[in-house]
Amino acid sequence: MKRIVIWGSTGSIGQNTLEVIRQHADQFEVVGLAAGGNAEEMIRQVEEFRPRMISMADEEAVEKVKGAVSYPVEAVWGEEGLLTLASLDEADFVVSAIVGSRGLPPTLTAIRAGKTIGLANKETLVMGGSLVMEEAKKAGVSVLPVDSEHSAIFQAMNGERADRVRRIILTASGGAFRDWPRDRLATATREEALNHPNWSMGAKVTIDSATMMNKGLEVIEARWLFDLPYDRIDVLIHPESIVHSLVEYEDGAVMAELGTPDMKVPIQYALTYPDRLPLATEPLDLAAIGKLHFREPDYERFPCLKIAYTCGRAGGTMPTVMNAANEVAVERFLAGGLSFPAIEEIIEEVLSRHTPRTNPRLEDLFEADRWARETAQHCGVRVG
Ligand SMILES: NC(=O)C1=CN([C@@H]2O[C@H](COP(=O)(O)OP(=O)(O)OC[C@H]3O[C@@H](n4cnc5c(N)ncnc54)[C@H](OP(=O)(O)O)[C@@H]3O)[C@@H](O)[C@H]2O)C=CC1
Ligand SMILES: CC(=O)[C@@H](O)[C@H](O)COP(=O)(O)O
Ligand SMILES: [Mn+2]
Repeated sequence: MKRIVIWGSTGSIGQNTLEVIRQHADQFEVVGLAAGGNAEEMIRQVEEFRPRMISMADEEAVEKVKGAVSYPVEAVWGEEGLLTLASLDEADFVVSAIVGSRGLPPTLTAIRAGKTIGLANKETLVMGGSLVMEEAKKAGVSVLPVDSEHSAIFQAMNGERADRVRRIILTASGGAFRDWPRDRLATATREEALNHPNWSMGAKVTIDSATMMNKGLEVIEARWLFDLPYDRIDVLIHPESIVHSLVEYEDGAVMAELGTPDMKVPIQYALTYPDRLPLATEPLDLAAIGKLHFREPDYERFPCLKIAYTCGRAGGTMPTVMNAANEVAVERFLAGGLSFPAIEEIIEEVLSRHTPRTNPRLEDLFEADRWARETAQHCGVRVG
């Protein structure tokens, strides 16, 4: 029996994780759950999965859950609460499915406490990939990918020697605006940007997909998960999201993982690795699909992807600052205060004002993150 903690249990990845666990109640036990403010959903989850401990973003939300459930669940809150849950004695495995750079501190705590990490929260590796992988190596802990592309690469590399990989190719749907001309993007609304062609996901990652910053974050995530240089990490537009990513070996052989878009597959693979279990999913019918399409990304229409490669290659505090500026810009766009192209303008503006640090310590990353957030909040740009 694997004992699981989920951070972000009320969100898209969190709920998919609980569905996987529901299908394999004999294999997995939920011992801890964390969420932000959605007390109603947390109450339902606590009643069904009966974790020993929960954490919510604030005291009010946690009191609401405590007051409504039928047993005395241990309840903590805030950043401290997440850290407590990260080192829960009973837990073997943590699924990190919260959004944004707040995922970094509890991930480091969980690694130091010896928990296996199932990582959906890509911002953790963008902000602190070097330190996270170093800590994981030191603690002898596995950081297993949940992100669909990275899971595909992980599956395609299983059993193969990593030094035989010529390059990896991350596929990208292209997002909501993949066929829009650049000058039309200024008219893009929040609702249009949230209309992902293939995946149903939380708001932040869906907007990241529309700017293609999501693929940029994933390039940096892949650099750390697979320890590959950026010139061996490529991106390919694949509008159907059926081929989830590919690995090209030095003899020219290309391995890929395919399937209908369903996050339960990579989530379950992380939970069961190195084993597999059955899963109720829609089978892939390639004959019915008939054709799959691929093309090069357009770095002029979607500059965020190019920005991410540049920041990734620069290293130091640059990816941290890029990520924080992006988080704030996306929040501002979702709140209705910005045009869609203003997201990339804010990121560029914040990066241009940053004095980068090389070999940053954890405190330097937190300081860079704090500075970038503050700066991005106050960047003056075109209003939507
Ligand atoms: N959705 C997907 O298919 C994919 C997502 N990812 C990545 O996974 C991560 C999660 O994405 P997704 O599930 O879509 O996001 P959602 O927005 O759907 O869910 C976010 C979760 O984080 C919780 N949360 C928010 N604030 C806090 C806080 N302060 N403390 C604890 N929990 C908090 C939310 O709780 P509440 O709702 O209660 O406020 C919610 O449970 C992101 O990094 C994303 O990039 C990667 C690949 C695919
Ligand atoms: C499902 C998943 O892994 C998302 O990160 C997905 O990759 C988003 O789609 P894009 O390919 O449009 O970024
Ligand atoms: Mn992905």
